[in-house]
Amino acid sequence: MTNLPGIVITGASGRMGQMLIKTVQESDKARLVGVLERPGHDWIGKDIGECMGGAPMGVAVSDDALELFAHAQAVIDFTAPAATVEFAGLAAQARAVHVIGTTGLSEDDLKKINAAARHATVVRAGNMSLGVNLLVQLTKKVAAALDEDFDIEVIEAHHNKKVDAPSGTALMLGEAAAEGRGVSLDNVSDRGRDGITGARERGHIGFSAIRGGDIVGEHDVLFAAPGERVVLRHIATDRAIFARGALKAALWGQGKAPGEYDMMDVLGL
Ligand SMILES: NC(=O)C1=CN([C@@H]2O[C@H](COP(=O)(O)OP(=O)(O)OC[C@H]3O[C@@H](n4cnc5c(N)ncnc54)[C@H](OP(=O)(O)O)[C@@H]3O)[C@@H](O)[C@H]2O)C=CC1
Ligand SMILES: O=C(O)C1=N[C@H](C(=O)O)C[C@H](O)C1
Repeated sequence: MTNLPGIVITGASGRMGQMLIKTVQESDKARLVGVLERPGHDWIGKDIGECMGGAPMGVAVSDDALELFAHAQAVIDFTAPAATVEFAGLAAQARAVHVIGTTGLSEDDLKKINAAARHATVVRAGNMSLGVNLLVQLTKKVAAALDEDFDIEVIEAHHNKKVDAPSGTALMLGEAAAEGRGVSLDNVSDRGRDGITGARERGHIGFSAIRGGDIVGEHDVLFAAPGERVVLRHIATDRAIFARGALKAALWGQGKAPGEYDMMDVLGL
């Protein structure tokens, strides 16, 4: 039992934080060894199970990231860009596998994470579900098979608390479509259309974001041509799919050489 990899969950009070804690606690392949929240958070020092409204889990919420990471084999981190960049440095120092689900990371954030990955194993993906990672592969294939008569649009919908757009998943799908077409997404991306935009440019890849209610996450990749449309769709109805993927990544990362990996590596897709 004690030989099982010890996992720390950051952002313990968050939507994904709580789902991850439940997933690790219920797993027979890993141990929950720590949960982290910001200094000053109401939950610090209290049992995480009780904070989440259930039975005690015997793990108190801490605000000391380095101390927790030093006693863990993996850190699963679904928080916010500033926190994730900080945790990347600390996880590398502690030589713990860092599984990053946080989205909305800037180019500068990605460079810092990449630097940390010189010393530690990092698995990062904008979506950790099996279904979405399969959809990414399908998108690449369909985009390679269809010519520019097919306009590509990525349409996503999420709950009203989401702070970044387009979603990390939408960007993964856009990248896959661009790769399938043999172009760089930076050169063909259409984001935030508003007002007199002019007609759609041939070959461009458009993004639209819907925000409302408690939508867990929905993504369509639309290929629209004169006379026909192809739609690839993924609908998430339960955050458990992301948590299961993240735990799989944390276990897969044990003993891997330092570097940056993604869910394609983990899932062997
Ligand atoms: N890759 C994937 O498969 C998925 C990725 N996500 C991504 O995960 C992230 C979190 O989503 P979600 O759980 O819905 O968001 P929440 O807002 O519910 O949770 C975020 C958590 O991170 C904590 N946090 C934020 N900033 C800091 C900081 N600087 N230091 C310490 N803790 C911090 C928050 O604490 P506080 O409340 O005190 O700010 C909160 O507990 C988002 O980027 C989202 O897009 C979500 C689902 C799946
Ligand atoms: O914030 C969310 O909720 C989600 N974020 C990820 C994203 O940005 O794609 C993954 C999932 O869609 C849920």
